Order: sequence, then C-alpha cells, then structure tokens
Amino acid sequence: MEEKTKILLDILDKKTDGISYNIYQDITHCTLDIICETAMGVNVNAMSNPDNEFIQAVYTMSDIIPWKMSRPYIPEFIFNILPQGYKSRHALKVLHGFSENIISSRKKILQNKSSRSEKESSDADELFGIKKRLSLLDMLLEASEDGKILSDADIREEVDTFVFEGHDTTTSSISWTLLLLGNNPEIQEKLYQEIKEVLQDKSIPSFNNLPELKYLECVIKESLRMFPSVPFIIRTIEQEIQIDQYKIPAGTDILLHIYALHNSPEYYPNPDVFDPDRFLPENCVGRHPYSYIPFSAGPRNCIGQKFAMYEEKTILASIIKRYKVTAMEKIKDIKVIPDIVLRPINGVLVTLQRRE
Ligand code: HEM
Repeated sequence: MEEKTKILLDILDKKTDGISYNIYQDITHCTLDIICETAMGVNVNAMSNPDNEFIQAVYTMSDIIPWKMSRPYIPEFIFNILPQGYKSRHALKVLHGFSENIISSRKKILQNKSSRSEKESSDADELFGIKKRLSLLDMLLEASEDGKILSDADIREEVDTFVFEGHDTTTSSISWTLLLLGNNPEIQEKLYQEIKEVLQDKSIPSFNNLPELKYLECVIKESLRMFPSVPFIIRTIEQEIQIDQYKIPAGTDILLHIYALHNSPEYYPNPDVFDPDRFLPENCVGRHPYSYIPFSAGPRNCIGQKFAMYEEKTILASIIKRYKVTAMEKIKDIKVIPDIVLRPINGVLVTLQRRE
C-alpha cells in the first residue's frame, strides 16, 4: 500500500497548478494496483499504464454489469446480440485469460518451491522477500490440494470477486471523503493536525501508525454513513416475516436501502451535516447496532472491511498531509449515479494546494 501510495503522490504532485481536476480516476488506478497486487500478487501498473488491455476490460465490466442489472427484462439471447453483449464477452475473455495465465504461472512457482528443500526455499524466500508477500491467490492455491478442494475455475472466481469488490468500493469512499473534507475546511484542518502529529516527518503512514489515526477513522465512518459505497443490498427472504402491519412471504426478494437508513433523521439528527464526532466512542453509545451497516451485517458481510479501512487511512492520510484539498462543487449540488457503487456524477472535482 505504501509503495502504491507513493506513486499516487508523485502523480498528484503534477496536479498542483491550482486548476481544478477530477481525482476519481487516479484514485481508481491506485486502488486497482493495490488490490491486484494483494489478490493476485501481480503489478498491473494501472497508475503508470492505464490504457493496458486488462485495465480497460475491468472498466468495461464495471460499466456493463450495472447496465445489465438495471434491465432485468432483457433476455440473455437479446443481450448477446447487443453491443454491450459483444463488449462484455470480449472483456471477460481478456479478464479470464489474464487470471488463468497468472494462476498457471503461480502454480509453477509454488510447485518449484515445494520441490526444493525446506532450508533452500526459506533462504531464497528471505532473499527475494517472497514469504512476506503471499497473495490471496497463493494462499488459495496452497489450500486447493491440487484441485481436490478448489478447482482452478473456483480459484479464479474468488480472485476476480476480490478484484471487483475491492477497488470500486474503496475508490467511492475515498472520493466522497475528499469531497466532504474539501467542503469543510475546519474539519480538514483538525484532521491535518492529527495526521501531522502521528506521521511527524513521514509522507505516508506505516501500518503501525494506522490505529493512532483515530479522528481519521471517525471521518471515514461519517463519510460512509452519508455516502455508503454500496447504497443497497438484496436478499431473498427464507421464512415468512411480519414487519409492523406487513406480512412478507418466504421467497420474496427484498432490497435493503443502506443509503436511506444512514440518512434517516430517526437515527442521525441533521443527517445532511458532516459531523465525524458522531463516531466518537461516547457518541455511539445507545445507537442501534444495525443503524450503521456500510459493510452489511450477518454471515455474508464484507470480508474486506479491515483491509478497506487500512487502505483508506493510508491514502487519505498521505493526501491530506501533503495537500490542502478544496472541492469545486457543493455537496448539496452533487448528483449521484444510481450504480452498484455510489458515485458522484461529475467525478471528484478538486484543487490541490501543496502544504509543505
Ligand atoms: C469501503 C469499502 C467497502 C465497502 C463499503 C464494502 C461493502 C460491502 C458490502 C455492503 C458487502 C455485502 C454485499 C451484499 O451482501 O450483497 C460486501 C461484500 C464483499 N466485499 Fe466489500 N466493501 C468494501 C471493500 C472491500 C474490499 C477492499 C474487499 C476485498 C479486499 C471486499 C471484498 C468483499 C467480498 C469478497 C464480499 C462478498 C462477501 C460474501 O459474499 O461472503 N470489499 N462489501
């Protein structure tokens, strides 16, 4: 994360000319680089080479999936002959080919490793730093027992899920946080003071610094309250339930509106006011545990929530330490795109002013 954040700062340093610019894409490239390295152990170079085929295929699928989901009335055979159908087939071929190549090359590396003596491999691992950087893919391959527990296709699906769930969501959250901070200079200043105190001379926080950034955690939580990256989730009711005067039969698909819940004055007075202090421990006492569910709840909640918090803290602390961020649009004027993740329609228009 630190390595990728450093590249992001180098890119942002070139955008400090006072002209407003849309930071959304640069954040997306950074989170894509981070998740691909974590999930697959490869550097896809989204920040240095955003036009590569894999990155373009990720973008195509990120556009087509919500397009298709919002048109359930289009039968599969019609979708297949539409331009979107053609584009998605091509993008999937690129994505699957990419993951399959990586799976087979990682398999070979793991096989070579296990054929070497234990001592030999641990010495080499120390030397090349392999052991410290096992990716999710390596762990799944090790646990797969040569396809008996997980086939290559199962592994590919898991890795692809992580890549897709693990970059759009954090990008959305980081972006809304920057827009909120850019609209609330006093809160940004208070946050800057905390970051300066914790980081001292460093530009980027280390893993050990992250728990110390307590106000930043409140800022991120409040931003996820107002603009949850995943604005709704869908579940199928297994047993009939009664909610007030409504009886909901088993088998009904229901939509849980996280955005509406988080913006309800019943749980959050003045819900339009950005107030990170709502998440100070003393102010959370007595609040209903299910009134705040940006990562969903129950057995299928978000597996990546801790990772998301580490990543957001690393990137946001580094940006706020180095620049004063000013948003070009007022929060109340920003329109959102009804998508799988909550995105501002015009992106994130900001100016960055170097602090030091
Ligand atoms: C701010 C960032 C994030 C938010 C708001 C978020 C939110 C969510 C939500 C609401 C769900 C439940 C979806 C549903 O039930 O339909 C979910 C599931 C999931 N998330 Fe996240 N997520 C974030 C970051 C991440 C990251 C960084 C990763 C990977 C490292 C990740 C991996 C997953 C996976 C694999 C699932 C599916 C879990 C399952 O079905 O058992 N998420 N996320």
